[in-house]
Amino acid sequence: MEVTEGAVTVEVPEQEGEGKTDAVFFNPVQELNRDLTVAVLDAYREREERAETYLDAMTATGIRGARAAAQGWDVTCADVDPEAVELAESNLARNDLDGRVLERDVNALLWDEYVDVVDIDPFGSPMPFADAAFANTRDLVCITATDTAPLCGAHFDSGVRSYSAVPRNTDFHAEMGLRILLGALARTAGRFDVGVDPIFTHATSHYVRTYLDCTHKASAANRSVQDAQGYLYHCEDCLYRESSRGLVADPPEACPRCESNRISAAGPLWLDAYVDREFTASVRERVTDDMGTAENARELCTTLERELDEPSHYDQHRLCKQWGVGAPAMDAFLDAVRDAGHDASPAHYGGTTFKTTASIDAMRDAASDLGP
Ligand SMILES: C[S@@+](CC[C@H](N)C(=O)[O-])C[C@H]1O[C@@H](n2cnc3c(N)ncnc32)[C@H](O)[C@@H]1O
Repeated sequence: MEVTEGAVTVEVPEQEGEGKTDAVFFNPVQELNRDLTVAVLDAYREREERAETYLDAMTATGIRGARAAAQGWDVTCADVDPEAVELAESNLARNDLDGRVLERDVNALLWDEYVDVVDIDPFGSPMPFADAAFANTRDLVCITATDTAPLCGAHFDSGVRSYSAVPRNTDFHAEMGLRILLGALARTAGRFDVGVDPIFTHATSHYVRTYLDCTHKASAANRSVQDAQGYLYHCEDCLYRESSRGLVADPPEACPRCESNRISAAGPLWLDAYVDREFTASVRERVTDDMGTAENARELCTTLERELDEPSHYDQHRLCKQWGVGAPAMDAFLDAVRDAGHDASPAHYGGTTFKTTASIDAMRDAASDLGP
């Protein structure tokens, strides 16, 4: 079957069902991820003019590499699956695009050659490919993780094993997953004296996607391994949360709000910002009308540009249920929190999620002014 995304039309096999099948993999739901990749690559090249080479390291049908080649990147597509390699070759050719296509394991390939930008888009966790990516990429590492259950603590043992951290299953699970992933990637990069700045990151449906700008300097690595990391503490009874910076956990003995001792600690995880707002605005400007997800992609960028850097988010419906009140309209609720003197913003995880500097009690007071 033929699929058109942006400037390219590619042949993709029929998929037999969800998840991995024998056919070369193609997931139409990842179109938003791919559209944003193209916009990020465009914005990044404007910022870092020296970036020229793009390795689509797990290429499958070759669609991501083809879209990057159509933008003028010097593209290499790689995959371990010979059928994927054949298909990626024919998809580049049918679009009259140049590019190398290699049947290689990404770990072996990256030990052999440096690239400016690498794209790691595996089934599940990206951690088995992270060493090679950070050791051998000059500028930008683009990474997708689809193992959200381990990342957010729902599959605890697997999360601890894969990410060398303690993830906790909280009511801000999407943000937990995103920050556990970023923390683990930054610690991996640090082993190669590489510091990372996440310039664009989003958690969407079943995956987290991040773009890490690399600085090959021990001082930058120290900053992203130590200063940017810490722990999140969460009261399992009243939803109170707080964080501490640094690699040594410092949890409160009991919840300062309700005195429960059911405080869970998660980390080490990334506590700094996970988007660069100026860069995100330039990504939004590079979303083009020929992209199938243009409207959603622009909306996501706008939300990310406005989202507070608080390390956890709330779900308004969950809070209102806890308070035994009906949920007011989200805009009115956030305005009431702001009118009470606090910062508040929607969060990109879903229509009922938001971030704020207000305490739970301050939010409760603000919401009570809106009526029952
Ligand atoms: C999720 S798919 C990639 C989807 C593709 N990037 C897209 O946007 O449609 C993962 C691909 O990684 C390939 N793969 C798995 N392990 C690999 C490895 N070690 N090196 C290179 N490719 C690998 C698989 O054969 C599969 O084609």
